[in-house]
Amino acid sequence: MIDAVLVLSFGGPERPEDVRPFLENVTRGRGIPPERLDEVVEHYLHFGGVSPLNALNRDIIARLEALLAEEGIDLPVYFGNRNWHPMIEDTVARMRDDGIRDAVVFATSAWAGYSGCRQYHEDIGRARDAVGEGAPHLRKLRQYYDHPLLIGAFADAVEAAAATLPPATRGEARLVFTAHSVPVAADAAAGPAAAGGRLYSRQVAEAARLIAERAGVDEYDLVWQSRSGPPAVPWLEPDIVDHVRALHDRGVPGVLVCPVGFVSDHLEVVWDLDTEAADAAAELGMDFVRAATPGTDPRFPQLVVELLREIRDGAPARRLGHEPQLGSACDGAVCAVQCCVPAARRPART
Ligand SMILES: CC1=C(CCC(=O)O)c2cc3nc(cc4[nH]c(cc5[nH]c(cc1n2)c(C)c5CCC(=O)O)c(CCC(=O)O)c4C)C(CCC(=O)O)=C3C
Ligand SMILES: [Fe+2]
Repeated sequence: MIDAVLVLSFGGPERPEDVRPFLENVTRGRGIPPERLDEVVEHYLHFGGVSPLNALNRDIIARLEALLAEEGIDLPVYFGNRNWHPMIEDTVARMRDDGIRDAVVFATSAWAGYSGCRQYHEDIGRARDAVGEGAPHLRKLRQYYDHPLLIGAFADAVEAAAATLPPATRGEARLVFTAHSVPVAADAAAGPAAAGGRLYSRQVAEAARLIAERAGVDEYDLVWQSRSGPPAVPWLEPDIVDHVRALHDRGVPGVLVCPVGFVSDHLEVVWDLDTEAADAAAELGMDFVRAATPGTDPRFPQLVVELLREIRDGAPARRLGHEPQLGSACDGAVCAVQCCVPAARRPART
């Protein structure tokens, strides 16, 4: 019997002195060059050392609690993160102390892939190990990249943003979807080996197509953002800022960016898009607007409740796309054999 919901997210610092330790948690053992970290520290300090992410997640949780109450579903909602407080280990200990036995876990990433899916299973397993005796069972809810409630929220946000472009050039502005870049090798390993790989970028591409379709836009691009890692390691490209310049070279007068890869306006959205990409567009004299992320839309807590009902009541899984979609497993188990294997653990090729 399901007795709680755990909202599991990435975590972000909420004061300047927490920025470094947070970034050390994020990048431990991930081979991110120190120069890149110094740069990212500056991005956070630009916003007073406060990531918007935790507050946005608390807001999602408040609206989820209200919706559960409205629907007569009597379940407490907990909040835990991978990289910053409240840390998942502490939250799961508290759940055990509260007598929770069997919770579902909603992760704030819609996607397949190591960062967006498998690493959340690892977080769950690590937290249960840390708590030990009496740790609740934790079942992660599935990937939801093509759920009609998510696609609908994004599509309406695209239409709302388009309406703010100057009427004279609105029709010529380019719709550009962007998601977090990952190493090409990580994308190649995303999904179960049997599904043919690249499941992260395939799901992102499918979501972009579904959103464009619903927003009535025929032509669009899909690009990537926020790459880290050493320059010699290939990551998914092109980058959003380079792409804005390329569009300008082709005579495109404006750009409408939809951050399809993100649930909330966290630091990558407010820095890499609203600051860097917007500044690049302004310098080139291009119009720039950004569609809202779906986390603040009333459909977002509804989505969580629907995913919960799939597990609790056997409700049908609503989806619009066709790519393989996994993500649900218990107590830190992987979704499938060889699913989203992290680069460091793949056997070296000879
Ligand atoms: C696919 C993906 C998502 C989307 C899915 C999901 O939402 O889970 C995502 C989300 C996020 N990424 C975030 C922050 C960071 N990501 C980093 C580094 C990395 N991200 C990666 C991928 C992703 N990241 C990867 C492959 C790395 C390289 C290191 C590694 O292999 O793990 C770094 C290190 C510094 C840097 O180099 O940027 C930071 C600070 C925040 C919080 C922002 C805030 O505080 O508001 C959020 C929501
Ligand atoms: Fe990231």
